[in-house]
Amino acid sequence: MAENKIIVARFRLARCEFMLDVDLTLPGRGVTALFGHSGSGKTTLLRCLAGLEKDPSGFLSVNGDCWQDAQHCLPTHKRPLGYVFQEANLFPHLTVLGNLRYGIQRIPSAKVTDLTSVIDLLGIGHLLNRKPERLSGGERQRVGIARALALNPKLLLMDEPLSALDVQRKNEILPYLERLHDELEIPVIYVTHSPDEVARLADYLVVLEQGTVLAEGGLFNVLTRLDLPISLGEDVGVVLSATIGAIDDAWQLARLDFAGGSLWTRHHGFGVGRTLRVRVLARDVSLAVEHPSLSSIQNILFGVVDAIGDDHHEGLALVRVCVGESVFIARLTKRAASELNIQLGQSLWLQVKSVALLE
Ligand SMILES: Nc1ncnc2c1ncn2[C@@H]1O[C@H](COP(=O)(O)OP(=O)(O)OP(=O)(O)O)[C@@H](O)[C@H]1O
Repeated sequence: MAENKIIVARFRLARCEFMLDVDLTLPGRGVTALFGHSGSGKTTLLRCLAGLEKDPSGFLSVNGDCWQDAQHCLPTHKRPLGYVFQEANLFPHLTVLGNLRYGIQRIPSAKVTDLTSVIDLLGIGHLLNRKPERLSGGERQRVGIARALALNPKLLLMDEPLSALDVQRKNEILPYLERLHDELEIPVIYVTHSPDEVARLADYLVVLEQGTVLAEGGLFNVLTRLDLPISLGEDVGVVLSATIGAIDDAWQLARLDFAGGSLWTRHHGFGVGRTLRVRVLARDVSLAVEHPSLSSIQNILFGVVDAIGDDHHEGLALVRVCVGESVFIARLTKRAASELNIQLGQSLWLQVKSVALLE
């Protein structure tokens, strides 16, 4: 990571039966997801970053600015951060615009960002004169995010911003979060329980367990570790970066080219050249020692086994396979792994049943 464009966070915070003990160096731009079971300490860590939890021995610097060390600790209201909660908590008596302006009026104008760009980014221009009671849950959350960004923060903290929304509202708001991911220059720390949100939004992933860091690293690397899938359960899988390489109009299929191969999927209307994230779940990948020439599954890739691990279910195994520079994980029964005599270094064929495009 470039010098200074990082967040360094060290906290040791003891509570009755819980201890947060983390020493993290996170990217200074992009989305870092804090992921872990309930009670693993995600919100506590976010509150430490915001200065809402006091750890006198803590240390925090954000892109070269020291917010906390042994000598001083910036109080929360002096930290240039935005905090987005599960519910937006807008002022009910103010319009959307009034809510956006409320925080701004309280800080020197020099620090305020251009409201128009924030309104555009979150797509709320048509809602400015409405009161919160006339907004859907997803719209309220978009206004809450815009309000946090209006203060031109140097760090955006988001604590499960989608968890109070139903699936339809989540799907409505996710494209806006993806835009934040692409367009914001500041780092975002994003707490979530959802593997789907991690796959869509995160660049960097921190997995917490009982207050400590179980794993951290770039999304693509952490997701392919076979010693962690317990945290992901049914959602074990990989995320690849792919480009639409061709469209087969006759069959309405699109070819996704990734480092090491390509996969065909249904055509979703994206043009050739568009780069997307692609998620392939381990349960959708099967293995064969010979080329399965007669199969309804048309995505067949050649790869080499580079790790074998246990799944959270005792009867299942996870096999990591390198396909060129990319990595896939297959989930199969231990009996199948034994009958196929799967070994490290073995060459074999992968059949990929399903691919999810994450945009
Ligand atoms: N004010 C408090 N006093 C004492 N213990 C607390 C307090 N707040 C939280 N805890 C404990 O600290 C631990 C971590 O809680 P935290 O809310 O950070 O977890 P989390 O990973 O965010 O959980 P969730 O996903 O359920 O929101 C839990 O064991 C919780 O019971």
